[in-house]
Amino acid sequence: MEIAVLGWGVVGGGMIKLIDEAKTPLLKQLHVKRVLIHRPEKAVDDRCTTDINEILNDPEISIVCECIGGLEPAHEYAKKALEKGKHVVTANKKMLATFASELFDLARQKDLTIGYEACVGGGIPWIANLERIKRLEPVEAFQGILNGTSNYILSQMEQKGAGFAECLKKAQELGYAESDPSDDIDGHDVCYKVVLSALTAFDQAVDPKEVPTFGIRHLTKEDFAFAKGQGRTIKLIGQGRKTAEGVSLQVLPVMVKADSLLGSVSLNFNAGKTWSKSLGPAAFVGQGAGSFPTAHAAVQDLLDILEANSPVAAFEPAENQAGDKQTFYVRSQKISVFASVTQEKVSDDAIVTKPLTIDEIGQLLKAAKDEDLFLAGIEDD
Ligand SMILES: NC(=O)C1=CN([C@@H]2O[C@H](COP(=O)(O)OP(=O)(O)OC[C@H]3O[C@@H](n4cnc5c(N)ncnc54)[C@H](OP(=O)(O)O)[C@@H]3O)[C@@H](O)[C@H]2O)C=CC1
Ligand SMILES: N[C@@H](CC=O)C(=O)O
Repeated sequence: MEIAVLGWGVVGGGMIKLIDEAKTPLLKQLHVKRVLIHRPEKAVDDRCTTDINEILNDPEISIVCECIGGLEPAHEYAKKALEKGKHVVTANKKMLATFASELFDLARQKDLTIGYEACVGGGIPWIANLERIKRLEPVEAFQGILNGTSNYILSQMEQKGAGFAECLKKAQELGYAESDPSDDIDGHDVCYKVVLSALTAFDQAVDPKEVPTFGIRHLTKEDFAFAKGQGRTIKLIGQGRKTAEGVSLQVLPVMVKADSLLGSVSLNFNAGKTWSKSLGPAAFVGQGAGSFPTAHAAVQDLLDILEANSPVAAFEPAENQAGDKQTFYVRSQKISVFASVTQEKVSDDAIVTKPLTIDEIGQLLKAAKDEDLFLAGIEDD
């Protein structure tokens, strides 16, 4: 399947690398035919073009991946791609949240897909999981840390006592921040993500301008000191809830318990929680920003489109391979059976073994014939 990538930046570049490297048979079926750039001097190879029409008018290109960012011309290109019968995959939550109704209506009319997993939560399969829950029962609510840049700033300020400006600069260097980082620190980026999450979870399209949105721009070390005194830390949280009347969305810094799931998410990581009746609370954690995590999510969207048009993959028979050697804790009334592999004696009936394969320890367990034996692997430090 031939695809085009618009923008060879942090996310577009990550996608191109993952697809060019093609580490799985499925991925080998994707090919980046064209890459749209806007500065000719930045052409990396002969796939690069500065002319969007070369992409839009190419009947071989089935999917356009929009990784330019911003509202225009990203919106114009996504719309034209759909009009030309091409699926669209995008990482651009600002554009998609702003033009959601128009673009999804167009995609529906044309029986095309808009893949937007990369728009929310970076590499976390967040949209996919909202969809999976929703096909079984209503999603009642969601809540999460959905911006890598602000979480990076907050966790570095708290853990290292670093200053706001230096943390933001570092997040920009690491490729986490938006081209205008105000969107990250003023909460707008989370707002777009909350709108797209609500659209997925609740089938309701809220105008981003309607969502109460507060950011972390004015946060100081004193605020952290207060939170710490309460056993809390500060996280920028986006949330959505289905109500009797419709939906309720908001973006706000929250003082969460320091030892809670959200309280312990640091650096560029994001975490999203969902609530639904039979599943109850569920949580999804992973890198929320950065080239390869985000590219991973966008390429997953491409593969979903590809697989929808492919036969189910055949399985190859395979034998299970012994894993790496590891040390084991063994407690047994027949502990003498383990004498030759003992690294440390714990008690009269318990030892820690030397590094062994799982098959080697399995042989000894058989030899011991002790039904009450307890075995545990010991995780490396
Ligand atoms: N970075 C991240 O971790 C994540 C980013 N996103 C989203 O992905 C999108 C892209 O972000 P990111 O990759 O970080 O941004 P970058 O700035 O790294 O990449 C954008 C690229 O698009 C190019 N570009 C800009 N305008 C045009 C145009 N008119 N025609 C062709 N190329 C153009 C830029 O070129 P030049 O540099 O020469 O101007 C740049 O190479 C954004 O919507 C962002 O919100 C989503 C999740 C995570
Ligand atoms: N700027 C965003 C990029 C990913 O969506 C962030 O920091 O989360």
